[in-house]
Order: sequence, then C-alpha cells, then structure tokens
Amino acid sequence: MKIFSAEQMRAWDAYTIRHEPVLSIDLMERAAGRCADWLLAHFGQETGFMVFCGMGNNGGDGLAIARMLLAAGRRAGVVILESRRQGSPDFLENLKRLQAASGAIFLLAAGDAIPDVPAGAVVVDALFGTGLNTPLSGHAARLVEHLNGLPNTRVAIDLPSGLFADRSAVGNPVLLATHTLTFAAPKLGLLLQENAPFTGEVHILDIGLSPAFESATETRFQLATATLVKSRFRPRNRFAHKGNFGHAYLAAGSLGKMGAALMAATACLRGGAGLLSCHVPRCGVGILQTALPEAMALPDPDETRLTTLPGETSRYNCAGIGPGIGTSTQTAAMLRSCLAKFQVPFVLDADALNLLAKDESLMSLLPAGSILTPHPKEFDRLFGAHDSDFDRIETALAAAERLQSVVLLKGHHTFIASPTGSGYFNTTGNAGMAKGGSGDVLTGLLTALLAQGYGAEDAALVGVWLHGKAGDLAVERQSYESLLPGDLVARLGAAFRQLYP
Ligand SMILES: NC(=O)C1=CN([C@@H]2O[C@H](COP(=O)(O)OP(=O)(O)OC[C@H]3O[C@@H](n4cnc5c(N)ncnc54)[C@H](OP(=O)(O)O)[C@@H]3O)[C@@H](O)[C@H]2O)[C@@H](O)CC1
Ligand SMILES: [K+]
Repeated sequence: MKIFSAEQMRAWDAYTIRHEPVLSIDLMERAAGRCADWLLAHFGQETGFMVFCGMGNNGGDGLAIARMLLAAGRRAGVVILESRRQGSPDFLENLKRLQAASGAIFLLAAGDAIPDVPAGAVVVDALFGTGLNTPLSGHAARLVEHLNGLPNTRVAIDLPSGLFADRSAVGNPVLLATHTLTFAAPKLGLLLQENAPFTGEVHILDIGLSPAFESATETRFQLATATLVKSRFRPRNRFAHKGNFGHAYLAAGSLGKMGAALMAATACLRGGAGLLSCHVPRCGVGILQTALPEAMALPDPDETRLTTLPGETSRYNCAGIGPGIGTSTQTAAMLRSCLAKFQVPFVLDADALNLLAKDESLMSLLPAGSILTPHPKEFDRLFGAHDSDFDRIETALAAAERLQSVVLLKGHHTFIASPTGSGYFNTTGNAGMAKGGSGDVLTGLLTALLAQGYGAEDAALVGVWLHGKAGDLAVERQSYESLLPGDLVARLGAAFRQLYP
C-alpha cells in the first residue's frame, strides 16, 4: 500500500473530483460518512461526542460528522476554533447544513474559556489535518494542550491536530489521539516512531478516491502489507533437499550471552536455513549442542568470546553476526576478517553494529546485498545523531544506496530502506516484542532467508513481517507483558503459514 504525501493527497482529491466526477462537498460528505459510521460502530448508544473543528476542510469534515451523529440520535456538541480567515467553502457549506439541522455550536475565539467536555464524551479532533502549515501556537495550541489533559477518549480525523504529514513535529503541541481515522492512505507522519504517542491506533478509511490515480502515482514509501509480502515470499518446492536452502554461518554469543546465540540460531533453523554452523566461544559449545542439536558448532579457540575466524569459509552462502558477541578488540578483529574473507551477504546486528560504529573502515568492507538492523540508538551511533525520525529515514535511504545494502531501522513500524531508493514500513508486531532477545530472533530469521537465496530487500520485507506476525500470534496466547522472544520462535511456523498461497 502506497504512502501519500500531503501534496499527493490534495492531488488525489482533486483528480477524483474531476474524473469521477464528484463535487468536492459530496466527497467531504463521503469522508465524513465513513468517520461517523466508524464512531457509531465503536461507541455505544449512551456515548456523547464533542467535535472540535478548525475552519479548513478538516473542520468541514468535523461539522458533517457532528450532523451525522445527531441524525443517528446521538448527543453531539460542536466547538469551532475561530481563525483569522473565513472558513473554506466546504466548511461554510457544512456550517449551514449543521445550523439547519439545529446542531448546537460554540464559537471559540482567542481568550475565551474552553467549554467543558462532559465526562465520558468522546472528543473528536477535526481542528487541523493535512493543511497545517506551521506549528500550532496561541489559542490553537492551548486548546490542544487542554484536550490532552482531559481523561476523555480522543479520536483524530485524518491526522492528530499539530502533526504534519511529511515533516517532524517534535517539540510542538500535538493532540494525543486514542484513535486516528485517516483517509484513503497512510501518511508518513502516522508511521514514524517519534509520533507513536500521538496517533494512537491508526485506521485507514476508504473514501472511494480514484484507483487510477493511486496506481499511476509513484510514492517513495510503502506499507509492507500481507499482500506485498506474499508477493515476495517463495513457497518451497516439494522435491527440494537441504542443499537447496543454503548453509548459514552465524557468529554469536560470549560468556553470559549464550542465550542471544541460541535465540538467533533457533530462529535461523526455524526460518528455513538448510544447514547452520554456529561460531561460538568454547564455553558455549555444550550449551548450543545440548539446546539445539540441529545446529553445528564451530568452537572458537577462546573460552569466553569470539576471536578467530574458522578456517574454512567457502561453504557458507551467508553470514549473520552480532547477537551477544560483545565489543572486545579480539572480536572486532574477528569481524574484520569475516568481512574481508566471506564474499557473501551479511546480516549485522547488535554488537556487530557497535563495532562498525567504532571503526568506520569496517563499513567499506561490507559486501553488497547485506542487511544492517539497528535500533534508533545503534542507528545514531552508526550514522551520527539525528533530531527526528524523518531525518533518520532519509539517512537510512542514503546509506542503503551507498552500501548497496538494506538498512533496517527497528521501531514501532520497522523501516526498511532499500538500495533501490524505496522505503517500506512494516505492519506487523506489537509492544510485547520490546524485550531483550527479540532482535536476536530477527537476526537469525534474516540470516535464514539470505541462506535460502532471498535478495536483501525481499529477505528484509519477509523477515520483518514474519517476526512481527509471530509476535502478534504469540501475544494471543500470552500478554504484552509476558511475551518472550522464545515465544516468537515458537510461532514462526504459524506466521509462515499465513504467507502460503
Ligand atoms: N484529501 C482528501 O482526499 C480529502 C480531504 N479532506 C479533509 O481535508 C483536510 C485538508 O483540508 P485543508 O487543506 O483545508 O486543511 P486543514 O487541515 O483543514 O487546515 C487548513 C486550515 O488550518 C489553518 N491553519 C494551518 N496551519 C495553521 C496553524 N499552524 N495554526 C492555525 N491555523 C492553521 C489554515 O489557515 P490559513 O493558513 O489558511 O490561514 C486553514 O484554515 C484533510 O486533512 C481532510 O480532513 C476530506 O474532507 C475529503 C477528502
Ligand atoms: K485532526
């Protein structure tokens, strides 16, 4: 699913009006109708609503929604935040229609006291949408901050007011929505980690905008939906043998961190690698061979950490390095010889990324077609400090192109920067997965997909989706609190099945 900018949304809106054809006011009626239906379906008969409207088209939506809620027999009050200018034409038309339907309207000018919101009423935020051009200030900012302080549920129309579709709003006043009902397509601002506190649950409402425009319009960013991921998934040939699924090399673990190695190794085998050789320090050999007899062990000469590359490197067709390896100088040297000797795609995670951050010259050794999987802190260590996630995704795309590799920025919606210049946001996963070990499982899974011959972009899309889906399936039997990375591995099979044709 494509992610549209505010400008593309305006063009899509205008194209639909011209070509359907439909009057702009009727398109607004359709959009408001979808929101009203959603609100009526989600909140019981006893729930009242307070709709806060600006004077642009977002406010026009709000007025139409209020009229529809009243027509459905619900209690709905309307507060209009006065602006310097006259309202937009569709706002003014909806104002007339609401007045004709005897809706109660309160005009809020600068300096006025904000009307009380009844306990239990749902706040509908139709103040500003994609037309916001500067950070909120003055009485608009005060209103948003006041609404944020109330215990009421808040539903934002199109965007939480104060949020920009395409640039950062860090530090600005923004409405904290419980739900966001956004029109037709996701907006970039709704997907970035920094905005997760503001968007609440995001729901994309189909308002019947032109499908022709949608398919003809190029976008830089896409959502990695199940449909997209299925198109990249490669079902197995029934007559295949283990040699068809690659031989993965996994360097993981150190004294006290053998759990990370085990989680990655198990995920690698559950992810479908034909063979797995796991390079571990001596102290980890017994642990690995006992807990995961399916994996072969490559014991390092050192007891507690990885120091020396195994002699034979030609038998592996991909390498995963990082989980639990630490950042000692011996391990850094081992990583350097790995990068220099293995001519295969790599998955680098955790301490391997920290080692890369400490020594920039390692980055130039990275073979094309590899995958880096930093979380935001590791990302900033690698690529420098960033003020916002909008900046991070630009850096990720530039780095992906420079390295001809995938840069995967972990987060609420993990971002996959492809060397082709495309950016994808993952759609699976949940807060229960925020636990040590989750990343090790992803490393193992991505390594498995590279072993099976997936290119880096497809491996990242399929791997990140499966990882999140396994988490979503696991949480049905657990809770967000109790979920363990091992539960993700246990549900990987069920997640794979969802991709079967
Ligand atoms: N796309 C679609 O298909 C459809 C889109 N629809 C809806 O249209 C919405 C976009 O509407 P929009 O373009 O009228 O902009 P909107 O968000 O209402 O804001 C503009 C108003 O805010 C004001 N304003 C701006 N910044 C400000 C600030 N910092 N502080 C204070 N004021 C500020 C600005 O004033 P001005 O800058 O002109 O003085 C103007 O009055 C979109 O989000 C969706 O809800 C649906 O109806 C149908 C289908
Ligand atoms: K809004």
